[in-house]
Amino acid sequence: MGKIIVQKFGGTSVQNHSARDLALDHVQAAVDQGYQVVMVVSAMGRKGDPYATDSLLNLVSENHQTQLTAQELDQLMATGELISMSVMVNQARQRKMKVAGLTGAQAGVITNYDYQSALVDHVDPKAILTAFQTVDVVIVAGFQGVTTDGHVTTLGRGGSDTSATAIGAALNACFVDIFTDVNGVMNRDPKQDPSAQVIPFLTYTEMVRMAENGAKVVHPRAVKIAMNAEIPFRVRSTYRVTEQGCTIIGSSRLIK
Ligand SMILES: Nc1ncnc2c1ncn2[C@@H]1O[C@H](COP(=O)(O)OP(=O)(O)O)[C@@H](O)[C@H]1O
Ligand SMILES: N[C@@H](CC(=O)OP(=O)(O)O)C(=O)O
Repeated sequence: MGKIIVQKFGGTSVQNHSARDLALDHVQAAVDQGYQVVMVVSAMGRKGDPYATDSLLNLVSENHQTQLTAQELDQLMATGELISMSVMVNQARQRKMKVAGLTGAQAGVITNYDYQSALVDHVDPKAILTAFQTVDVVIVAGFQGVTTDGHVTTLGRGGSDTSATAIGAALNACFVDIFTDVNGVMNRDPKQDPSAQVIPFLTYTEMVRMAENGAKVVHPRAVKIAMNAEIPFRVRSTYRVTEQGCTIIGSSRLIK
């Protein structure tokens, strides 16, 4: 078994063919460096895009009311990432990449029953490791898991980050890369303040604090999982290949 890394791509990074090609360029670059890659994908696009999470929710809610149970709602919400995973597998194979695709359940993401905000209990990495015997890249539908008796769950909005670090922790990955539509974690939301600057290094604790205070670029649960497993992770731009992004590790003092 080679060195494993996890690369997660958010909704805007998989929203159309050209964005997905850039995402696959990052994955191919890692494969060329000798890594086996778990590629975690979110649903394609944002509100208004046909298969984005908010668009799926819109299909069954009127005035913010739905007739679906919490369990049924998670079955619907999880489909956005299933579509995204299948489309990505297809596009990767068009490029002759050796890939396999897995749902969250197939990837062994086991959760509790807290629908819409389920906690990951553990990840059983067996299926991913088996797939790596024949492929370089395993593409996993983010944001979702399964209860021990087979009910589909979702991990809370922005929860594909949690999929990525939980899978990274279970595989003892070398690191996890969260690819997104900004250049890294910044001192402020760049959409509110265009003069915001990338913070090159953060400790897990600093990142948890920022995420809990609303820096939605990474889900706080994802950071805590990485912290407990001591897996370094980076937040990087899908679009700006040369940007270093923000690295989140144990102690900023270790970095010169
Ligand atoms: N401190 C911050 N640093 C970087 N981005 C931030 C911060 N606070 C909020 N954001 C917002 O987070 C967004 C990225 O998160 P998200 O929309 O969930 O992306 P993705 O679809 O890649 O998961 C950015 O577009 C940015 O507007
Ligand atoms: N698609 C889900 C999960 C997710 O993590 O999305 P993104 O990576 O695009 O924030 C959501 O919109 O909440």
